[in-house]
Amino acid sequence: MTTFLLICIASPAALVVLMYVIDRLISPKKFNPKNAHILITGASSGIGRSLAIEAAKSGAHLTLLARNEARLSETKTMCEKAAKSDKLNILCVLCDITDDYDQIERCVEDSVKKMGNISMLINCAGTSTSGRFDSLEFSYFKSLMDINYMGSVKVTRAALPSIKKVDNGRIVFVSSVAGQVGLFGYTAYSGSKFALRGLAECLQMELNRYNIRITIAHPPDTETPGFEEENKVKPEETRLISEAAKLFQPDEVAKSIFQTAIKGKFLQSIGLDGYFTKIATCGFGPSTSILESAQQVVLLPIVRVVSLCYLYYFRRLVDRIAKESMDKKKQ
Ligand SMILES: NC(=O)C1=CN([C@@H]2O[C@H](COP(=O)(O)OP(=O)(O)OC[C@H]3O[C@@H](n4cnc5c(N)ncnc54)[C@H](OP(=O)(O)O)[C@@H]3O)[C@@H](O)[C@H]2O)C=CC1
Ligand SMILES: CCCCCCCCCCCCCCCC(=O)[C@@H](N)CO
Repeated sequence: MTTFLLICIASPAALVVLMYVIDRLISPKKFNPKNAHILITGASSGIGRSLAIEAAKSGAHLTLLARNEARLSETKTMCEKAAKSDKLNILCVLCDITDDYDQIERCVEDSVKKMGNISMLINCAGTSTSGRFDSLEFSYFKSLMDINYMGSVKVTRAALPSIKKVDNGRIVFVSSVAGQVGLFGYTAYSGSKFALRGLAECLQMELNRYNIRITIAHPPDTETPGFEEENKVKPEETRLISEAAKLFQPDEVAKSIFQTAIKGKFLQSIGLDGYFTKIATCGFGPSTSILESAQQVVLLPIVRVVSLCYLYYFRRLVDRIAKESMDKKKQ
């Protein structure tokens, strides 16, 4: 009886230890940020700015790309203060990622000429708007796609020849929780963020042979200037649904994204909700760790039950607001 109990306890534990050891052996080689050249788009504000500071702390040389010159040089000063050495090179590039491809290619080539090959590209520039589908103008759907999706496509295409030349390169796409889960009010935004996930999955399959690892980041609501802007027009339903998850600070989100990219993991998440959402939406994406895949296999059914509870709660919430506004109209 005791032997049986012992086997019952010891064998799963042994399995986990074995998986952990195999994981360590086969997981992607860590990225060494020290003296690497990292290009960050959207570095003039919010999460992109925090990512730049995080990268500067780790000793990387930086290209900071955005449109606003004053805010970009503010980030540059912050990076210089955060860096441990004064030998870091930081280049600010003024570029609108919705411009023609030739223009963007020139910006990226200029950065490579001055700073050397790009070892890590972080596509963080982006924007968001929410609203009911039938009240959003078509121009929003187009502009979110142009900035969030096409912008990342163009910068990545321009940087790829350079990234292919380094060993163990990285490309990061900043999507959103709204790029994993479709929520009330985000028809235009989610379209552009889900699109990044598709791009990332395809691109990883193409770039494996160059030893380039892709990370797709799915941050939740984060307190940034962009978030403040978004809140000005947010429907009540969207606001209440979003409150089901915690509001994060850009620094903690940036740390998590940067560490995930260093490890070469495909999926990034933050917080317990983020972890559940990551498992619930792992789909057909590449596996970067046996341990992580094992968690998906074991937890998927349980997490689906949790997600159904959330969906039920969100549906009740939307119905309640619809009823309240009907009642108001009647009065
Ligand atoms: N904050 C949040 O709650 C969440 C944000 N995200 C995503 O994270 C990313 C950063 O968001 P956040 O920090 O909140 O946003 P901010 O609005 O604070 O910053 C956006 C950055 O993108 C740059 N940018 C915007 N449009 C362009 C353009 N056409 N060309 C070049 N650069 C551009 C801006 O620079 P400039 O204006 O100088 O050009 C700025 O640096 C976005 O992709 C967003 O969708 C994801 C989940 C949650
Ligand atoms: C098992 C499943 C658990 C599910 C939990 C789901 C919680 C939903 C919270 C939604 C948060 C909305 C994020 C959008 C952030 C964003 O991209 C904008 N703020 C951009 O500015």
